[in-house]
Amino acid sequence: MNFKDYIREVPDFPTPGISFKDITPLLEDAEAFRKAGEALMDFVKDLRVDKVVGIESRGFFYAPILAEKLGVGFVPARKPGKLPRKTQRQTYDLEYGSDALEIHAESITPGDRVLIHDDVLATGGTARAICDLVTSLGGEVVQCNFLIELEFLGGRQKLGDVPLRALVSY
Ligand SMILES: O=P(O)(O)OC[C@H]1O[C@H](OP(=O)(O)OP(=O)(O)O)[C@H](O)[C@@H]1O
Ligand SMILES: Nc1ncnc2[nH]cnc12
Repeated sequence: MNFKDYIREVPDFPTPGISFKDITPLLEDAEAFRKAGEALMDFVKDLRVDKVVGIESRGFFYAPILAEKLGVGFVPARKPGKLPRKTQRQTYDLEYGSDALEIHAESITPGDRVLIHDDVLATGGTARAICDLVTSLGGEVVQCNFLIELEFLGGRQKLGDVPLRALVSY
């Protein structure tokens, strides 16, 4: 299946000059939705993983599915002020702005082998921030896993040695 057939490119969203990759057609098509999940799972099936961290909000579509299939827990990384207990926070820059993410500090046990999932790797600021959060809590990032990599933005370089897999690239 060519997953790009299910990703709509929307010019000038959310700001002028950005070509937004809209994955909702893929989510809306039952077969494409399932096959993309299976393909993401192929990237991780031979890894030993203790937790899957998914990034709000578009990382929440597949991260819990991967966690369920791997038989491990799902940890949400959320925008600031949403998680009620003690959190660890990291700010970062985006292709269109800046933001911050938090995870519950207790969600990662030192030594945990952590899979990170998000829909898009763009500049890599978000993924770098989550890698730093996980490692600051004693976890080890075993893979950063994406539906889409925007290669021309060079996000991969920001992740250093962390193994990175993406289903489609632009
Ligand atoms: O590699 P980067 O330049 O950091 O960009 C990638 C991030 O940008 C988008 O999230 P956004 O902040 O738009 O939030 P959303 O998932 O809630 O729509 C996307 O879902 C990634 O999380
Ligand atoms: N161009 C883009 N399309 C969709 N999500 C994004 N997140 C950051 N850049 C993006």
